Amino acid sequence: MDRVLIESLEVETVIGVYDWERTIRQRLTLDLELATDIRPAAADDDLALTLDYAAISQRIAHFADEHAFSLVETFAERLAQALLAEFPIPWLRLTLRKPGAVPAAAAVGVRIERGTLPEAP
Ligand SMILES: Nc1nc2c(c(=O)[nH]1)N=C([C@H](O)[C@@H](O)CO)CN2
Repeated sequence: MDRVLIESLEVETVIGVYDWERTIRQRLTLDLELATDIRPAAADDDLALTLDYAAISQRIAHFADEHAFSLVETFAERLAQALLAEFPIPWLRLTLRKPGAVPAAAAVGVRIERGTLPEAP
């Protein structure tokens, strides 16, 4: 199935298991693949018939603002559930990176897939 993409989206949030991490905001970067059939939107050239990547990006920034989780796992899981509930997304792949968490690594993080990928027509 087709995908709408959001790549290298940067957000700031309170996240981490250590005491010092509860007092600062840290940057997370997100890549998302959002399954959708883009043909209706392309046929009518109509944003209302597809997934609005700008609106979804704004929602993710707001989600980061309003939560303060310990684990990147919790952030990813809860965000995925929110997006599936609030937008007509049947399936998504979410990669969440926490740059700088492990100095010897470019980034650490998680990748999850949630929802049901529809059969190709
Ligand atoms: N699997 C995980 N491991 C670790 C996490 C995490 O969220 N998931 N978090 C930390 C600390 O918060 C770390 O990022 C601080 O440098 C350690 N391991």
